[in-house]
Amino acid sequence: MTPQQQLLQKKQLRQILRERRRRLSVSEQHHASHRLKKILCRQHCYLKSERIALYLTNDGEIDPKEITQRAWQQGKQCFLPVLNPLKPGWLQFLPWTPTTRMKKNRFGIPEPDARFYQPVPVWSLDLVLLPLTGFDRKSHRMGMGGGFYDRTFTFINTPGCIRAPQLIGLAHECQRVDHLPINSWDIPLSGIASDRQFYTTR
Ligand SMILES: Nc1nc2c(c(=O)[nH]1)N(C=O)[C@@H](CNc1ccc(C(=O)N[C@@H](CCC(=O)O)C(=O)O)cc1)CN2
Ligand SMILES: Nc1ncnc2c1ncn2[C@@H]1O[C@H](COP(=O)(O)OP(=O)(O)OP(=O)(O)O)[C@@H](O)[C@H]1O
Repeated sequence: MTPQQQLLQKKQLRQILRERRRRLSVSEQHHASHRLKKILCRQHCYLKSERIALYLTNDGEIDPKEITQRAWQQGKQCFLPVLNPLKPGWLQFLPWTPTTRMKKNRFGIPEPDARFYQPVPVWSLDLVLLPLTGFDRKSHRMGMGGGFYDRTFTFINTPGCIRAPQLIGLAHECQRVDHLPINSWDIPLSGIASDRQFYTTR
């Protein structure tokens, strides 16, 4: 298969998987969010983390809202991704509390208003929970196709990196496929939490 054919295949698969998660009913989404919290919040990676990046659900993504509520209750610090205005294609992470002033980004997703809050260094996060469109049992992840998370976390693979967050994808079980096409720029995740199971690579 040529690289062009591979890209097309990935694009088609992304469309199919996005359609799958968008078809879930409000009640299915609610139950999935609840089961996800029960599965994730007993994992060591969550329990030991004080600084956690989450996301605000979009386009049928599994909703980490119950995890956020639990994390706030437990006094953990939460952060949200914000499109970096100075580095197109990159993310920044800003603090997020129930009173944070928000602003919609160009995709219509609310993010903390960067006029009022400072980004934190990405290496200072303990755990990053990533949205995804597809995953496989080896914790390979496919996102929305912007490469935002891939770019922002490539530093994890560079020699001399001494501190980095653990990356865990969050997914509906219906987003799992047998095998995802892997690209050289894909960042390795240490696991995927779905509404059914915790998949770990190490
Ligand atoms: N909830 C959530 N927040 C996130 C991400 C995400 O995937 N999910 N991101 C992860 O990277 C970043 C934003 N990236 C995104 C990339 C594409 C689209 C999207 O809906 N694309 C439309 C086209 C919209 C347009 O071009 O205006 C599409 O593909 O249909 C949304 C977010 C940061 N925040
Ligand atoms: N580290 C990187 N440096 C430069 N370009 C990158 C990097 N990572 C990804 N890209 C580019 O981003 C584009 C989208 O990549 P990909 O389809 O893997 O995104 P994704 O993982 O689905 O998106 P996201 O990470 O935003 O959820 C690709 O064309 C790729 O060339």
